[in-house]
Amino acid sequence: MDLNPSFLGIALRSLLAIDLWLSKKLGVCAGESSSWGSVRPLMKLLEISGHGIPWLLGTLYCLSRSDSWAGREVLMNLLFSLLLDLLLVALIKGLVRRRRPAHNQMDMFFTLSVDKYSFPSGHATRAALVSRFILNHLVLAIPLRVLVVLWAFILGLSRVMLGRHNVTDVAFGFFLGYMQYSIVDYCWLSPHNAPVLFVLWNQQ
Ligand SMILES: CC(C)=CCC/C(C)=C/COP(=O)(O)O
Repeated sequence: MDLNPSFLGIALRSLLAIDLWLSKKLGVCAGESSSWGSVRPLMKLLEISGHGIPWLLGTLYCLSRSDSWAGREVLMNLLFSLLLDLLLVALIKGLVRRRRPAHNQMDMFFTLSVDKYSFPSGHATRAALVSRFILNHLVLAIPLRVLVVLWAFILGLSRVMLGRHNVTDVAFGFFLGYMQYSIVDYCWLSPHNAPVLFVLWNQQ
């Protein structure tokens, strides 16, 4: 037993305790009988809106229908972002191995084996990544831009309300997704730096 815990140790343990307490308090849709159990179906709909499968399939579909080079370039980078996100989240979940909150019901739509772990929230990383991507690459009117940010925020909140995650899983997920966009922006794929990808796609 550590009889002389460092200041950092105490701070981390306190943060963890606050995290668990707050996450339990906010998990108001964790079950049908929870205090906000009646809005659980709505939260599960939100869950699907941030799931990897609809985003991957939607991007592939749009890519197959796109008839402009500019559109194809953006969609190719969105596909790359989504795959990078899945990889990084799976890697961190596998390394950290933090269990989902005890009050979570494991009734999620299509999960991978690492999804039994909760840190970081894959929905939160995707929400931050995709919304930053959309805001930077689609010309949208202000109300739609606000809607995109709101969607990301509510999706993150819904993860805690559903009992899927602790608050820190979602907070770190937002941070990671935000940073992932910076990586994607830095490594932006174009017909100049990745001609093979674009030629291959063009031949399909
Ligand atoms: C199978 C594919 C393509 C994606 C898995 C998406 C998923 C289930 C992520 C887990 O999200 P949370 O960590 O927020 O619970």
